[in-house]
Amino acid sequence: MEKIKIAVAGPRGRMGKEAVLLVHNTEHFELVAVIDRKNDGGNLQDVKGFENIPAPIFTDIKECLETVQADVLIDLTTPEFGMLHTVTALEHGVRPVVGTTGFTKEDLQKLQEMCEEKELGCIIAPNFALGAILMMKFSQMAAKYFTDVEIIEMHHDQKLDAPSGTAVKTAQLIQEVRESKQQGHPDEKETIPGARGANIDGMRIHSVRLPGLIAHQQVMFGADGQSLTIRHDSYNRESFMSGVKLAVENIMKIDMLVYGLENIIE
Ligand SMILES: NC(=O)C1=CN([C@@H]2O[C@H](COP(=O)(O)OP(=O)(O)OC[C@H]3O[C@@H](n4cnc5c(N)ncnc54)[C@H](OP(=O)(O)O)[C@@H]3O)[C@@H](O)[C@H]2O)C=CC1
Ligand SMILES: O=C(O)C1=N[C@H](C(=O)O)C[C@H](O)C1
Repeated sequence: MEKIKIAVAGPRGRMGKEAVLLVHNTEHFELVAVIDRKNDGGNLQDVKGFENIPAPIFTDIKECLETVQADVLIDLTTPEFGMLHTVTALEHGVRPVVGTTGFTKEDLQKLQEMCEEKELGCIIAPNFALGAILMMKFSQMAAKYFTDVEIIEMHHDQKLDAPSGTAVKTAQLIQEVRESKQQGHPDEKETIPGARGANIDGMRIHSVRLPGLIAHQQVMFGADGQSLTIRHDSYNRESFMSGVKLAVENIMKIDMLVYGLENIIE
């Protein structure tokens, strides 16, 4: 089997580090470059923690993709650079697998148009953990029957975006089946702004940030005399890697934008 040539953006990050290890340790994957805003022109094997993993380091994505031949770009950075990296990859015929969260509706629209025009696959996965995909799917199933729902996402305190990409995606999946409604009392007032959380179509999202947490979400449904809670916990970042592997393997077979791994998991 021919190896899939992969560039990883954000290799020193919490997720990027795991992704570099995944690529390095997977027989049919080959790490051809990393995109890092430090160590430009150097080699990854000279960076602490990556001693036996050779790969040229580039700061500029364009220079990277014009110098090395890559099939796939894995991006785990920030929304601003993630979008730049994704657009540049598509422009260079490289398929992006994006775990970076915080992309806007307009970003997704632009990427969808680019994928159609270039007939190239791009996967944007707000969550790569299989259990989180199931949590979202089960929540969508439950929302058909329970229209009152609040999403509580809980993450480590170094997370930059709120609400999490997973919470937004969960709300969007629920929105597809839930009868639109404004929840809570029609006259409710926040005496402290933000007390009721973010509002998507009347559903509320609450974001908790605490040291010690990794990535957790519970979706709470309420009805007369009963409640249903669907919860997922990631206790480490390895939990995301089987999803990253699946996305890289699948992206070679698709020619459009896929937003959410639930679209490629049977
Ligand atoms: N889809 C999923 O399943 C998951 C998604 N995520 C998402 O992945 C993203 C990264 O998360 P996490 O690893 O925790 O974050 P980190 O802050 O640990 O890592 C982000 C990395 O991106 C680097 N970076 C920032 N700007 C650039 C740039 N211009 N070029 C190259 N690298 C850059 C940072 O460099 P520096 O160190 O210099 O700041 C840092 O190393 C977030 O958006 C997060 O929400 C996280 C977990 C799971
Ligand atoms: O930043 C994180 O850590 C995570 N980000 C993703 C998100 O925003 O949903 C996925 C997971 O929750 C971990």
